[in-house]
Amino acid sequence: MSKGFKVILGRGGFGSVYKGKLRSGSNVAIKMLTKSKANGQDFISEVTTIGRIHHTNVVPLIGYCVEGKKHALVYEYMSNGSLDKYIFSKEGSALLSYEKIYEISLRVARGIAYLHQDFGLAKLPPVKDRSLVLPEAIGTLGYIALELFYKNIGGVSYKVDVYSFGKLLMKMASGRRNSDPIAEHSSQQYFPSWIYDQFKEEQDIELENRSEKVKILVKKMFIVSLWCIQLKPNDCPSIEKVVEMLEGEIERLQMPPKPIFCRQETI
Ligand SMILES: Nc1ncnc2c1ncn2[C@@H]1O[C@H](COP(=O)(O)OP(=O)(O)OP(=O)(O)O)[C@@H](O)[C@H]1O
Repeated sequence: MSKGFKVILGRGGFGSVYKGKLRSGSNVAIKMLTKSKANGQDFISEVTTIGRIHHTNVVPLIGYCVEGKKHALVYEYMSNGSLDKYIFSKEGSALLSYEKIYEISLRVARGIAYLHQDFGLAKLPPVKDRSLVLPEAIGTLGYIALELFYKNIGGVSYKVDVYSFGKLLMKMASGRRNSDPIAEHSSQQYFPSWIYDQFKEEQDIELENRSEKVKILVKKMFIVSLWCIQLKPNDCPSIEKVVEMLEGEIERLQMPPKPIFCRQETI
């Protein structure tokens, strides 16, 4: 099925993902789980739950394999690959329009909302992420690995998903690094604070030659992302609220509290 695991599609926090082919001829993505602590039976019951997930914005699980301690998940193959190559400017890559990026962000939020509402599923970070060493805790845009703040991840795992979505949303709104002036600021020490100040001072972010509609979409994505990365659980919205804010009118969006900048040494 995996053709000897020759084609690697990528590596994630839970293991490597390989391209495979079913006897029917359809391509699949096989995620080989490393460090899977679950025994065969627990794994099968978890997979049975995941297998019931059907949502247009969630990659369908087709099946699983258990062989001794080896556990693998088989997903429908997504031929377009990862989102990053469409939103971050790389030489020769075709970038998506801001309208499309906004639409994708909304679909991602709807997918997470479905998982939270209908399945009570929130994503636990892979074990290695929960014991990150400090320098790795601050990403390129200066975000904090929220998991570090919450030892008992179970109680706040929904917020962790919203926080992660906020980071993604901010990257999506600012990701066209080589082509937009706002992107120059993404290398600043704490980009969320900078972008917050732009809006608070009612300065329009520089998006030259963009339509009013696009400017509004980008502003909306930034403000919603600033809500999502609020560290106080009470300030951080539910994912349903995030969907509502993304879909709603910009005039109805309030500014969140200024995101706290946590310097590396103070974590
Ligand atoms: N269904 C799929 N179809 C095509 N490529 C896939 C598929 N699933 C994963 N990949 C590729 O494998 C990479 C790793 O995926 P994986 O889901 O393991 O990790 P992730 O999305 O980076 O996050 P995490 O491990 O935190 O869930 C992806 O970035 C993508 O390039």
